[in-house]
Amino acid sequence: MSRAIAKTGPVTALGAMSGTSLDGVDVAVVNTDGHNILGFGETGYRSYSESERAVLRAGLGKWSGPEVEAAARVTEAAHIEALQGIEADLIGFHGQTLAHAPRLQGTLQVGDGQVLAEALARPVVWDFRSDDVTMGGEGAPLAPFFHFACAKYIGADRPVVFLNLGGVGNLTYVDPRFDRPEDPGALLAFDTGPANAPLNDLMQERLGQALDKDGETAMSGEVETGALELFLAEPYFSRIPPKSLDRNDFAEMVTLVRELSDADAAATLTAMCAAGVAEGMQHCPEAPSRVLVTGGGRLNPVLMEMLRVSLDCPVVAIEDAGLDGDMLEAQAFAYLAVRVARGLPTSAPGTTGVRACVGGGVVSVPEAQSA
Ligand SMILES: Nc1ncnc2c1ncn2[C@@H]1O[C@H](COP(=O)(O)OP(=O)(O)OP(=O)(O)O)[C@@H](O)[C@H]1O
Ligand SMILES: CC(=O)N[C@H]1[C@@H]2OC[C@@H](O2)[C@@H](O)[C@@H]1O[C@H](C)C(=O)O
Repeated sequence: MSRAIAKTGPVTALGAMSGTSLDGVDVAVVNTDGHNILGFGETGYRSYSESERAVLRAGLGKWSGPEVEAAARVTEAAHIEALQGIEADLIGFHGQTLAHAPRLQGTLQVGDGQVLAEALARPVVWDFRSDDVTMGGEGAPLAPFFHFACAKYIGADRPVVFLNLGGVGNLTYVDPRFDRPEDPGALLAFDTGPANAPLNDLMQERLGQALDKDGETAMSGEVETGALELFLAEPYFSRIPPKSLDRNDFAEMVTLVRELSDADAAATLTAMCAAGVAEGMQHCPEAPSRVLVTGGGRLNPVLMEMLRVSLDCPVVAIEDAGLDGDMLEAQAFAYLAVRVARGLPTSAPGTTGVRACVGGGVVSVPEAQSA
């Protein structure tokens, strides 16, 4: 059976994302023609074992060498397990980001798409970020073109913000009155600052817990405003977007809360995430009708309340709009895979700062089907 990707009409794409929090691999099916979302399908999750996570952690911040190779092999094996058995015409494989410094060394997502194509006997689209960086872009965030399609799918008729709070935070302002995501003014996107990564690191270091579940530690704490002000003085916040971050760019912020109690430190790191978002929101061309929060941070009631207090518009979990906040990034890379396969752009000057719209990505087909 030929697995060539049809040039027009809807296809079933399967996306896979392994995010900065290193918890596991999310997979999700999207039915799309590369422009409109026609529907969502099966989803799945495959968590990393402690030993796999340690291998990935050892690779963070490195660009080459044995740790990077080991992280790549773990990434490939976990993704093959997560993806096998799910029907789809093609796969969008983001890989695991180990390092991101677009203006210096570039951006590195490990895992070889050709290995996945052979193992899963399906075309695999991967290496989504490199071409954007080569063309002067940040290489991130890339979900914004998918957010544009989501805004149309949910029938938004006024500007809306998609706010992803994973390890790092990123924000997409979508104006759905434009026809296409590449139209100037349709999208503005950037990373807002650290989201859960510093809080996770603090919880691990002090209490041996992976996260501040449901904000329970932060809930009883007081925000230390001096530390918050020092944080907001970071030059990143005065940079005009588009702009992006590496997971560990703000790793030293844990030192700002070193002297504080566990509860106060957790409350202050949570407030830093919310404050980064509030700073970012000032760049929106007009006030959005609402902020749709996706990613694990939407499950933290302390963080959600801080956002509601500091933003001048409704802040809701993305489920309020009928979308799946656990799967949005995996769905994004399914959607983007179809765009890449069809030669459509995946980023624009407003989303990554790239010089002109670019459709990055590499398409790998299984050897047996390439003849
Ligand atoms: N119930 C909860 N209470 C508080 N925080 C939570 C909860 N569930 C998840 N989180 C936070 O969300 C994080 C996971 O978010 P998510 O899966 O969106 O991250 P990611 O996709 O790996 O990151 P990124 O989007 O930066 O690549 C967890 O590490 C934790 O900090
Ligand atoms: C380099 C990289 O992997 N960046 C991720 C990371 O995680 C969140 C934020 O930082 C965002 O810029 C991006 O991921 C999402 C999926 C994106 O590209 O839209």
